[in-house]
Amino acid sequence: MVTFIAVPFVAFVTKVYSKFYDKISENLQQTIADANNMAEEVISTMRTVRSFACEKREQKRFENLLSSTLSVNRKRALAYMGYTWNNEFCDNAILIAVLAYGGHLVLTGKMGKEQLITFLLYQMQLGENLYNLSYVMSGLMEAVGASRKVFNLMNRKPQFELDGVKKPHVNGNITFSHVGFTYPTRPNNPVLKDLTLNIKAGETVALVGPSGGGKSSIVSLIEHFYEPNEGTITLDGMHIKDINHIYYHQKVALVAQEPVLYNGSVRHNILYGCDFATEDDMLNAAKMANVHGFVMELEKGYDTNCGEKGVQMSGGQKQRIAIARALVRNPAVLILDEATSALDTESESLVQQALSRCAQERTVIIIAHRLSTIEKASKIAVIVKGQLVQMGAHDELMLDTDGMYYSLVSRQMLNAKVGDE
Ligand SMILES: Nc1ncnc2c1ncn2[C@@H]1O[C@H](COP(=O)(O)OP(=O)(O)OP(=O)(O)O)[C@@H](O)[C@H]1O
Repeated sequence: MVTFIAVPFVAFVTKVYSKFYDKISENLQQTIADANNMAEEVISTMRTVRSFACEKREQKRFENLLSSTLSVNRKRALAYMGYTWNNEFCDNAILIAVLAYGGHLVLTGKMGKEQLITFLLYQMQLGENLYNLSYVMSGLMEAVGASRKVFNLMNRKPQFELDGVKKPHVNGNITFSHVGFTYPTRPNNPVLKDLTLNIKAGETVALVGPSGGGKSSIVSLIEHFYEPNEGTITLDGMHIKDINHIYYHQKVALVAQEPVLYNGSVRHNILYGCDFATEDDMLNAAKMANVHGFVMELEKGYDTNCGEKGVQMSGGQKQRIAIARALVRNPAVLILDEATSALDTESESLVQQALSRCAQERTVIIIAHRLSTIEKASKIAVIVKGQLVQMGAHDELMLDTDGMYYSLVSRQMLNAKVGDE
C-alpha cells in the first residue's frame, strides 16, 4: 500500500509531462526545419547573397533561427529535468516511507527483519524499472511529436489527381473555353477572367501583353500545373485532365522562362525524362537548338557537367540546352516562355531559325517581350489583365491604331530609337 501511494501523483505528472513534451518536440522539429530551410536557401543563392554583400545579415538571420531552436531545446531540457527530479523524489520518498513503516512493523514485532529486507530489495527493483520507463516515455513522446509531421506530409492529398488514362493521337489544337483562374495562394486575385482562346494545330501563336497580364499563367494551365476554376481546356477536343500525364508531357513540351538544369552531363539534361530517345535524336535536337557548336568546344563534349542548377553554363547556353530538351521529344505542341531572352542577337537569330523550322510541323506557343521575335507568328493574342483583348496577324493588328498591340509595338520602337540615339 505504502509502495503504491505515489502512483496516482506520478501518473498525473506523467500525463501532463507527456502532453507538454510531445508539443515541445514538435516545436523543436519545426525550428530545426526552419533553420535548415534557410541555410539551404542561402547556400543555393550564394552568388546573390555575395553580390549584395548580405553575408553578415544572413548569418544573423541564421543565428536568430538557431537561437529559437536553442530556446525550445532549453525548455525541453528543463521539462525533462523536472520530470526526472519528480520521479527521483517520489522514488526516494517511497523508500523512506517504506523504511519508516517497515521499521515500525519490525520494532513492534509484526514483521521479521528478513521479510523487510526482501521486500526492500523487490521494491527497489520495481522502482528502478519504473524509473527506466520514464526514459522510454520521453523517447516515445519525442518520436510521436516528430512522426506527426511526417504523417501529415505523407497523408497530404493532391488538390487534383493526375489520373487521366487516355492516349489520343495529338494534332495540337488547344482550346480555352470561358476559363477563369485564381492561384490557390491568392484566392481574391483572379488572374484569368472568362478567357476563350483557340489555337489551331500547326499554328504559331504569340501571347503578348503587359507584364502581369497572365501569359505565363496560361502556360501553367496548358502544362496542367493547375486546374482552372471555371471553364475547360482541351487538346484536340479532349479535356487535358483526361489524358495520361506522361503521354501528355511527351506531346506538349515547355521551355520555361527560367530554365532549370540538373547536376549532370549535357547529354543527361537533354535526355531528361525521355527514355525513348536515341543518341541520334539527342544530337539532332542539340544541333537544331544550336547547342552542338558550343558543346563540341568543351573538353568533355556532351559529357560536360552542367553543375547544380546549371551554374556551370551561361544563361544563353542553359536556354539552348532547355530548348534541345524540349525538341528531343518531338512534341506536337511546343511552348516557349521567354525562351530566347538570354541569347545574344546572333544566337537568337540562329535559334529562331531553328525554331521556325520546327514550327512547321507543330503548334508553337511563344511568349516574348521583344515583339520583333514574334512578328512572323501566324497569330498574336494580346492578353491584358487576364482577358483576350485582340487576336490576329501582326499586319492586321497594326491597322488598329487605337489597339493595345499597336501601342505596345510603338512604345518598343520608340524605346529602341531612344536607345540608338
Ligand atoms: N505562383 C503564383 N502564385 C500566386 N500568384 C501568382 C503566381 N504566379 C503569378 N502570379 C500572379 O498572377 C498574375 C499573372 O502573372 P503571370 O506570370 O501569368 O503574368 P505574365 O503576363 O506572364 O507576366 P510577365 O510578362 O511579367 O512574365 C500576376 O499578378 C502575378 O503576381
